[in-house]
Amino acid sequence: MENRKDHRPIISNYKGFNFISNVHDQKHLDSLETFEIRETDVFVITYPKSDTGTTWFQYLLSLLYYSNEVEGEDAKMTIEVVPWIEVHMKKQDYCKKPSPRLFVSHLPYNLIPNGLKEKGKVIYVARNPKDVAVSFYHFHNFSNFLENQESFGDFLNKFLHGNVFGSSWFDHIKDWYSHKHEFDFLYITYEEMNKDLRSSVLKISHFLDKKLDEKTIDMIVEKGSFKNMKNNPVANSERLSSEHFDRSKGSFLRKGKVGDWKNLFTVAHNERFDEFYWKAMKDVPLDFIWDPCE
Ligand SMILES: Nc1ncnc2c1ncn2[C@@H]1O[C@H](COP(=O)(O)OS(=O)(=O)O)[C@@H](OP(=O)(O)O)[C@H]1O
Repeated sequence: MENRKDHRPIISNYKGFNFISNVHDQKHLDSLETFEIRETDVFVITYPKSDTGTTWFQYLLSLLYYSNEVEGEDAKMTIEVVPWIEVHMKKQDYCKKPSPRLFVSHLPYNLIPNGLKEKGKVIYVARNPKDVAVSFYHFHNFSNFLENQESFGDFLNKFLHGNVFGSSWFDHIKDWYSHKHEFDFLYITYEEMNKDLRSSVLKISHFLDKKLDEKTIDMIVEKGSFKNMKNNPVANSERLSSEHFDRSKGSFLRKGKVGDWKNLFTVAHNERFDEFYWKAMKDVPLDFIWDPCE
């Protein structure tokens, strides 16, 4: 990953999807269509900032499969254990990675390796898009490889129209959800994980055919809490090179709340959002929790 001072455009479109020029490399993206999938591969797919997706699931999957590697003095960062498939990490050859291989990804349905329809498992993590927009807005100002955003209103317009990294939240979820039957697929939301992490860990481990004893479940739930992850350098991504982030402006684990959008949305933002949302999602059988009291 290079710093954005190299003057390339920040966003570049590849086959209809917006990537980050300094982070995603076209040759690597080209190789993904035919990337060979194994039976034991697990892919966690999210739109950016839906997290779990990423930061949360990277840690949960690390604990589920490779807890020794993320503990102790030589602990690896979770990004090394559960990398983004679409990011070419220089020291890693994903083809040679031992099984089971775990990946996170923001890729849209049409760019995912073809072989995943035959083998492997997919977990799609969704989050209510008002909280996604707010988290994403803060992330733009925190990271040095995305454009700073002055006004939330302007950012919201870009988000609604898909003029951001990750393109349209609406297209991402609709495409994945409408093709879910093509995969061994689990759909889970940020909100349900936030409300009841224990039940979510059980749901995830059941889907992954992992039998866990009570002690292990307790350990994962305890370590995977927002508070513990925020203070854990292995899980909070703070070891990632500081030139890529302005630590005075935020962190990966920012608030970790459901309903934070209410602190930033004006009534006008909310009306604009709702109108857009209901048009785009009218035929989609998905509900979101927008408020922690729901
Ligand atoms: N353990 C835990 N509990 C609750 N919330 C958590 C947790 N881990 C990550 N998060 C929240 O997830 C948001 C970041 O999303 P991503 O990791 O997908 O971001 S990214 O796309 O990979 O940059 C970001 O949301 P916001 O706090 O709303 O910005 C993180 O705080």
